[in-house]
Amino acid sequence: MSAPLLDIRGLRKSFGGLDVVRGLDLQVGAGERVALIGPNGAGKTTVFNLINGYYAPDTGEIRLAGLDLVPIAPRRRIRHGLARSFQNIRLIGHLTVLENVLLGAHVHAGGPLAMLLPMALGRGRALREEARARLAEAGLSNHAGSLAAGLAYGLRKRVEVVRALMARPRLLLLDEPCAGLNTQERSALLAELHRVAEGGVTLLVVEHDMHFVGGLCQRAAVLNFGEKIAEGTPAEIAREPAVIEAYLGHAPERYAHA
Ligand SMILES: Nc1ncnc2c1ncn2[C@@H]1O[C@H](COP(=O)(O)OP(=O)(O)OP(=O)(O)O)[C@@H](O)[C@H]1O
Repeated sequence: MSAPLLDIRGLRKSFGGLDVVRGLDLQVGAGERVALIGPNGAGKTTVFNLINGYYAPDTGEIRLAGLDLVPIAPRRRIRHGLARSFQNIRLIGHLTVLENVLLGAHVHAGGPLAMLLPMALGRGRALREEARARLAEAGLSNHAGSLAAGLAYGLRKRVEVVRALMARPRLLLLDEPCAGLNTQERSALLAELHRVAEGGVTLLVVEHDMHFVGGLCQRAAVLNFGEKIAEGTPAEIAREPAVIEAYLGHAPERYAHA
């Protein structure tokens, strides 16, 4: 791999004496689709929270395109190309789909409020056009004028991805994208994420559904008790004894599609 887009070295985090992330090294190349998997409590969400700045590491480095993210405030990291979808960033129900998508662009505009003004100004109009175009590319144009509250859950997830794209991220963190989706909705989301990746966005995904991971990711890193115990293609890690043991024997059939 040439210089990685995301470069995590020696990352550590403990809470009240509990070592939750224990010296993690993880590299993700530009354009890659990588999964971070592991049993419940392995530390996956904590790693995401360290990347997006919700927590500060005890020690270790997190670099995005060579830039040290650690001293950068969480809300500013998006300007450097880091976006996150699916957790704590729900759509606003009483706004339309288009308005919600537009909110994703506030990082490039004059703040969230400016996004919602019926602007005749060039930049506002251009962003609206971009939002419409991104909805069209995602096959969601029909829903642009609908209130987000009325959308089916699977559609909401796809709109959340489109909204994240408005910030023009280089790296998109996806936290359990499949949670709560039925099979059909998962397929639609999988197709959308492939499209997003083809557009040049690098994906790092925490996901329990190994069928989905096998369908999306070229590589997976496995965490257990805060340590990386395996890394490889989804099919490779499915055969790794340490991984099977970490999942207490539940892994093989769930990996079968990988
Ligand atoms: N803010 C916190 N304070 C104390 N302990 C925490 C905090 N955040 C996480 N932990 C602990 O760190 C451990 C790892 O949690 P984390 O949520 O990162 O795991 P996970 O791999 O994402 O699990 P899951 O798959 O269940 O979401 C758990 O034991 C959890 O209780």
